[in-house]
Amino acid sequence: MTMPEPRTLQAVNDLQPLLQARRWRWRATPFPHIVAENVFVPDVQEELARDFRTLYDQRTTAGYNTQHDFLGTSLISTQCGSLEVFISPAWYALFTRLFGINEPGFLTAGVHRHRPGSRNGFPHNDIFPERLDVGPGRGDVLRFGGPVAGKSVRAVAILYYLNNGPWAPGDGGETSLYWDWKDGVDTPVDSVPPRDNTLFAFSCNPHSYHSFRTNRKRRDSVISFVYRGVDDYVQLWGDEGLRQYAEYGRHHA
Ligand SMILES: O=C(O)CCC(=O)C(=O)O
Ligand SMILES: [Fe+2]
Repeated sequence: MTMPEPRTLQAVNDLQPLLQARRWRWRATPFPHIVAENVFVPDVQEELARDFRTLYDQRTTAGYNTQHDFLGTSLISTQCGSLEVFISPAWYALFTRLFGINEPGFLTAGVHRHRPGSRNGFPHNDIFPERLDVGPGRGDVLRFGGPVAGKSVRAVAILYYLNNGPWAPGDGGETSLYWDWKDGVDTPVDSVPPRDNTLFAFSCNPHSYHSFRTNRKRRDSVISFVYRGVDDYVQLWGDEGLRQYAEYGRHHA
């Protein structure tokens, strides 16, 4: 596989020259989250979309995820062109500061393609324990700070929508937000349309219920996750989210 050399994003130490709009909206309902439009400057936006397409054109390993009905693969450092920004220390620093997450922790990212007619997801909160590791030769998990004892959970989820072209109501592919996991997927509290160069980020906690919505047009996104150790999570949130996962087993996504 030959990825183009990143032109704009040589090594991402500083996000400032890459970002366009500086007004990111905080919303409190139904759980704290950020929606930002026009996130990257136009050159970078184009480069990200081009390198996203290259991954799908060239990579035969973009696997089908049966549970969530998308084609996807993990981003691997130095093998994803400009998409490296989503697994950069600067990206980790931005979102850990915004959401007040402590080290040690991890960062991972992946590309998702929902083909037209992909089915609805289901409300889930992204809390489930995983064992993450940074073995030799692995470029898909970045660790910050010392080792994490035991398992980790997602601390921040960041969705960035790209390569979709114009979006209009009815096209679907939104990420919807809910009060509760029992809410019907078609009756959300709010929805984020997958407009190109838009970002949706939230800290993961027992209440961060969200779901992919069925789409009529292809919907492409890059998703990145900041992780924290389970102990750090439990100090803040108690074991509620973990219990929900254990009891209902449907919070994994
Ligand atoms: O793609 C989306 O809109 C949501 C994805 C999601 O919830 C996940 O991957 O955990
Ligand atoms: Fe999720």
